[in-house]
Amino acid sequence: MNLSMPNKSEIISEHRNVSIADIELDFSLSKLNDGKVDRSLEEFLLDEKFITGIKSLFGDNKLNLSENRSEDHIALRDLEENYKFSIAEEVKAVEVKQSDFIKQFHNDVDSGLFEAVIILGVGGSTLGISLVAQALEVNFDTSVDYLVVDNVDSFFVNKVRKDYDLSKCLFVISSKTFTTLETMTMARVFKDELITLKGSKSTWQSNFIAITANESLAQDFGLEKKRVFRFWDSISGRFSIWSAIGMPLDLIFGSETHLELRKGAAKLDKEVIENLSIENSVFQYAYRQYVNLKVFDSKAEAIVAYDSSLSKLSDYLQQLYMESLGKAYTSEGEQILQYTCPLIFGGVGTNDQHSYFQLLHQGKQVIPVTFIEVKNKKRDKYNLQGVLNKNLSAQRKALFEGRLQEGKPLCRQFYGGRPNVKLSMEELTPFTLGQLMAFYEHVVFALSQFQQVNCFDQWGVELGKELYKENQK
Ligand SMILES: O=P(O)(O)OC[C@H]1O[C@H](O)[C@H](O)[C@@H](O)[C@@H]1O
Repeated sequence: MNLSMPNKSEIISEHRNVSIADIELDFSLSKLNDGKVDRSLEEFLLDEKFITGIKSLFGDNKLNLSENRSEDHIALRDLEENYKFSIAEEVKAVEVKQSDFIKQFHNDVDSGLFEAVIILGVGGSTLGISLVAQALEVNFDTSVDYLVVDNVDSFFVNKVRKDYDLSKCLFVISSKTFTTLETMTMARVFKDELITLKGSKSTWQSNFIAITANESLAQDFGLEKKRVFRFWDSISGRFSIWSAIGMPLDLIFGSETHLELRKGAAKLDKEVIENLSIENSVFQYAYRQYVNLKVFDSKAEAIVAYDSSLSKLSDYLQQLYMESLGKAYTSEGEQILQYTCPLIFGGVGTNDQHSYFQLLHQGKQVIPVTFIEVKNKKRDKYNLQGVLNKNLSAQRKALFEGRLQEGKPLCRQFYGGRPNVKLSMEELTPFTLGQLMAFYEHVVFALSQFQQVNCFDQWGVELGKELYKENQK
């Protein structure tokens, strides 16, 4: 039996620890350029096209060529007004309108008029809310209960009926287009439920608001202008948590908590744009994923958080990566022959160690892993995070170093050579969570710029919607 470790020669592991804002990265067990990759990170950074692409995100731009739109999500968290966006004044006006509503809502909660926020939406209009709300709900104060309804399913109707007094629910229709089948079907269902309950067609409105880029359709639905909150066409769904789509966070946690999230993202933005060099950790992380794709042919990447607060992170990242990068053509219309995006999956450690990790350790395919560690000493009376993080370290070592055992059968041989990265944060707070979300947004954008892919359209998803409509005729 040959006990040599097959992939080891390909690995150049750099013992490097880098950081950006409050995020630390340990790349010591990851693979890097072994000479076969088309371009080095240094070469990308010397390329005017790449640098211009990154800079253009921080101001008015025409990044979304296929839809002839700019992409302005950075403007929504530009709290210090560092960049120049033409929508900046409109953003401020919308925030004032939101803030008036939020204050009134909290008064209504205090006086017992409302007990829950029910968010109706799907994809980018709810994945961010689900991630943040789940991440913060245990350790941060909430003023009301919440439920995310993200499918056409009687399960949700029955759940709302079972858990809440319908007349004390605020239904938030979160939909950029206000045409999404799932969202609009459920909005109509709950509107009907309220009309039946209240016995009057006019009173249902006080239980609804809408967040949309299509204000006229929201008014056609029956909502007054003052109950419709705007976001812009130039904000793509998967980057929209920073727009009014994030407003349910103000309703659930209060505006201070939500503001911290935005401040965290803004801090990350600043550090990205002020360091357009090889030392930039976002580019380093993205470049490793680029190398995984181009050289090591990795079809998938796992992102596993060793903190149950982050149990929705992989769902969120799945859309962010795969809807943004799952395209085999450049924004200029040229074909790309290699993979442009790994299949992103993951969940929570240690749970996942008892599930698909077997394949990560001994499967034929090599799947790079990012381990997310939250040190979390403050709120951890029994040092449970310590147990989680020791597991995390053991898994990293097992994947990378493996273990060869003379005289034992093949099933007991672990060849190692499986690359992984550790991303750590001291504490999970709204501020660091905002950083984490912005970190991954910038990683995905950098990957799009390495490959000249339009990060902001999703024509494949649109086709499904068109075919549904054709079948309806
Ligand atoms: O906000 P909506 O218009 O309802 O869209 C919700 C989601 O629907 C689509 O399927 C898109 O692919 C997503 O990017 C979007 O976030």
